Formats: sequence, structure tokens, C-alpha cells
Amino acid sequence: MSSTFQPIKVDKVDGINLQVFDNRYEMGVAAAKAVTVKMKELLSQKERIRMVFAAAPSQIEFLRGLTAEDGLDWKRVTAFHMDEYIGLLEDAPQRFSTFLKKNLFMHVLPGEVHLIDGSKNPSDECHRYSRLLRSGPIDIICLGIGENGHIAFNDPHVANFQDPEVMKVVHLDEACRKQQVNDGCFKQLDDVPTHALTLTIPTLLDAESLFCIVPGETKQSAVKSTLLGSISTECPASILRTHPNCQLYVDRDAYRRVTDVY
Ligand SMILES: N[C@@H]1[C@@H](O)[C@H](O)[C@@H](COP(=O)(O)O)O[C@@H]1O
Repeated sequence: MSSTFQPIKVDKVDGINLQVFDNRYEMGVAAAKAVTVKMKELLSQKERIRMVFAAAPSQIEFLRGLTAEDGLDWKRVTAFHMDEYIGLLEDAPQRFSTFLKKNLFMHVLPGEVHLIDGSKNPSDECHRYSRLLRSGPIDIICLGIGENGHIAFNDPHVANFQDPEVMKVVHLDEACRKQQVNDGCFKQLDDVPTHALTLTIPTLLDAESLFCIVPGETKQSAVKSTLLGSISTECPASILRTHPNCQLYVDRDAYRRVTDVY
């Protein structure tokens, strides 16, 4: 894919480079283009790169855009994901590993893919995956922001900006679990697992480049708090403002409450 879309607004909020697009399709294509440029730049400098991907409906347009890009040497990419439910059946479509296989890994074939297994003993799985993550630097993380401001599954009540862990077991708050139902991932609240494994906030912030992709009107208050609120665990994504290289892609719907202009 060669053409891209232009943002309707560009801004800088502390460390965040913000780009607002007319709609989620244009946002996804533009984010995919920017990630591709970064991947090619890094692959021209080193043999392998390590990337972490988010698994959520919010990422679909971006992942479609990324799989449509030509000329990326995915064989030299090691891929991780950032969270997984605990206790879903192996064939459950809601598993984030299943989502990423379907929407990314089946199309681009990274050289290595490390999946989190939410059916293993959670603390053993945390140790295993933490070791893999720690075995080298993370170059690029592609993430979303939840309705409650979470990044990965660091909901406000478990978010810790100084977390000593690389990855941890968390209890999911009700807002987060309700979002999964509203997003169409589960039929009812009782079906949504109460616990998950997630990369912690310091692990996410340790990546060289962050590409954060946040479409849709349900994200209006999270986007507003991320950009204009205090930097606090009440909105975990607000910490992105302290990262030296964070690109935030939103659509007009997600941005609307930040100013009245749109
Ligand atoms: N599993 C997902 C992540 O991968 C995603 O980045 C985050 C934000 O998700 P969403 O953009 O759907 O609100 O929520 C969950 O943690």
C-alpha cells in the first residue's frame, strides 16, 4: 500500500504526538503506514526487531492496513502480545492469541511469535513470558486505550507507574469487563473472565516507540483524560505523556470532547 491519509489536526501534548483523522479507516491506514516506516527504518539498522501488539476491535483497521503493506521483512520480526484472559477454553474466539493469529500473524508470518497461554498456571506463565520479554529490548509497541483509560489490562485500580514486575495477574474492573460486552466480544458480563495476565506499565513504557490507536466515540472521555487530565493512575494512559516517542492516532469521534471545534 503506498498512499496514506492526512490528519485533520496535528498537536503535541507533552510527549504525545497527536494526529486526528476524519474517520477510523483513515486513522488505521495512516497508523499502519507510520508503523511500517518505523519498522523499515529499524530493520535497516539491525538484524531483528521485537514488537508487541494489542488485541482488540479498536485495532482492526490498523492491523488490516499493516497486513496490506508491502516490502516488510516479517521474518526478522519477533512478535508478542500485551495481555490475555485467564481461564478461557483453548478454542475460545475471545482469546487475544486467537484474535492476533486471525488478524495479523496468519497474514504476515513473523519469524517468531510468542503467545501468552491463559490456560497455564498464571504465575508460571507470567515468569515464562517475562523472561522472553526481558531477553532483549522492545522496539515498537502498538496499543489501544480502554474506555476506563487502561493500557493493556492495567485498569485504574491495578495500574502502577512504578510496577516492579514485567507482567502480572490482574483483576479486571467492571467498566473494562462491560466494555468487552459492548464491543461484542462476549454475550454477557458473566461470560467475561474476571482475571487476566498483562504487561505492566513500566514494560509498556520501556519500548523505544509507542503507536497508540484509539478510534470511536466510546473513547471520548479516555482520550480527554489522557491528553488533558493529570498524569495519574486514575487514567493509566495519561502516563503516555511522559514517553519520549509516543504517537497517538485518534479519529474525529474519539477526539470530539477534547475541544468543541470538532
Ligand atoms: N486486550 C486489550 C488490549 O490489547 C487493548 O490495547 C486494550 C485497549 O483496548 P480497546 O482499544 O479495545 O479499548 O484493552 C485490552 O487490554
